[in-house]
Amino acid sequence: MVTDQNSQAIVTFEDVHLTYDGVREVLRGTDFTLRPGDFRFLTGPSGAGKTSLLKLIYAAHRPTTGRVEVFGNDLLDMPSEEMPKLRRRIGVVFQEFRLLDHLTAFENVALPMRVLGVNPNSYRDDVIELLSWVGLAHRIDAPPTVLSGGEKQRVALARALVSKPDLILADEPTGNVDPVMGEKIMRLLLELNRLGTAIIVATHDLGLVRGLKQNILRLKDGKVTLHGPIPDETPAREPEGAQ
Ligand SMILES: Nc1ncnc2c1ncn2[C@@H]1O[C@H](COP(=O)(O)OP(=O)(O)OP(=O)(O)O)[C@@H](O)[C@H]1O
Repeated sequence: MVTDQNSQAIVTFEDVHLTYDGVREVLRGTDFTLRPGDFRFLTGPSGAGKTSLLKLIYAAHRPTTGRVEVFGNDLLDMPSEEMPKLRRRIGVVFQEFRLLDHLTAFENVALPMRVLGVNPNSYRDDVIELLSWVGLAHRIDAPPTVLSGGEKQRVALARALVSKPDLILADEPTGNVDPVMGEKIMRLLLELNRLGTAIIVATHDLGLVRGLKQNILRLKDGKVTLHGPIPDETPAREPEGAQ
């Protein structure tokens, strides 16, 4: 295990508990800190609570008890009308993608900029470049309804990146794409991180984690521990339900 020692956190979890429906205890005293420029894989078996933890950071859920601080805001004290402002600083790729079916791929990717009220002329090229980068130049005018799961995932990724957020939360961002595209997506995320964006990538695919030499937040029994990069000889996938 390694320790976090920089100053000024982007995300702080202090003794965070999350229980669904009063019975399903997913987080049981989770503590960790994310600093500017950090890249972390979030690993743990299926059902460990990785998505739940990302949703807490995005303020899509509130903790049952404990402190979640994002960009210096304690989410328990934060009025809900201020949440959108906080969320605009975060790019998210959740498993359900949340694309709008009545918009084209281009319009979905452009949406965060439109919401910010930015002049379309200033981001049109960025949107096209991002969609080209994720291999969707030919699908720019297609609505999500006619896209494959992997294509939707790549639109969601482009949308998460377009506003150059301070923090990116990616939940299994390579889960629906082939290994070549998966590697390309990871290289893009690592490059963004190198330019200063803090990133958390949740995955239970250790094949993705291995070789990329990034620190790991391991979620186990509702608690998080920070670990150094996984050595190359580790098996590619965690066994289902492994602790
Ligand atoms: N909104 C919800 N209401 C009730 N239970 C939930 C809810 N969301 C998740 N859960 C439960 O909480 C547990 C953790 O789910 P979560 O999706 O956070 O795990 P995960 O580690 O991301 O899993 P996976 O790797 O399979 O995506 C699971 O048992 C799940 O069924």
